[in-house]
Amino acid sequence: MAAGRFPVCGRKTSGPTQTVKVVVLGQAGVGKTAMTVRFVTKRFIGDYDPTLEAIYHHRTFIDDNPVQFEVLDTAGQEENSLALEQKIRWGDAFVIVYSINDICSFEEVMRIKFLINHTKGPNTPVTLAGNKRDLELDRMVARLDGEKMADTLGCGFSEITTKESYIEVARVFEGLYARWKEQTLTKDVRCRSPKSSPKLSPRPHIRRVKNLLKSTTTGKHLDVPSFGANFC
Ligand SMILES: Nc1nc2c(ncn2[C@@H]2O[C@H](COP(=O)(O)OP(=O)(O)OP(=O)(O)O)[C@@H](O)[C@H]2O)c(=O)[nH]1
Repeated sequence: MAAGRFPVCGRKTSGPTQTVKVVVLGQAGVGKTAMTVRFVTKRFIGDYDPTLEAIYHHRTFIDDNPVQFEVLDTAGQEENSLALEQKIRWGDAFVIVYSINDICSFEEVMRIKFLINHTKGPNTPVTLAGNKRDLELDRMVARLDGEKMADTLGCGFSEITTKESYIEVARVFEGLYARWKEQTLTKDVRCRSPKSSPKLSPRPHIRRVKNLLKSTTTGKHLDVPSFGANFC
């Protein structure tokens, strides 16, 4: 059995599978593909075709609930905003990746977040990931600046090294899932509450993921040669 693949049968689950569509965004070369593949397969693979754009399917368990991640790994975002908006429209939740040794990739974060706000609204679940933490000697973006940026933009934040840590990568997706779930439940509560009622039900508590290493990976991989044809 390949690393990271576990049998699903016999596992106690509560509730139906939830599907969350995640779009991974960021400047070219920051490690979007490496991070996505790490999450899905637990492996770090050094180099990828930079033009490849793909959706990865990854089934896992979070707090014993089955979750299906559909992760769109985009090519670098040096393209025009319209093409980017089209991809953003597809997603429910977003990871914006920059590289801690590349200040330009950090400056790109604001533009991408602005586009997400514009396309999906300001309360869309987003997390910021400062990748390549292992390249400390080449650091150009202080951790504190990453944290401040995330605070300003209302995103989650973590610094990660895709190269050296699967757990750090998994936590990016765990955290994003928690944000997405919170948003979804909040929306549901708002929809169900009659306008005349002054009080909303208390927001359900979102528990942290206990152990994503227990996750189940299907790792099905679908190459997408032309984005427009698949996501409109
Ligand atoms: N040192 C180090 N290198 C990394 C890390 N993550 C990715 N890389 C390397 O960074 C380079 C770019 O990684 P990709 O995953 O292709 O980057 P990308 O953002 O998908 O690039 P595009 O497809 O061009 O948009 C590769 O050589 C990776 O091996 C990391 O955490 N540390």
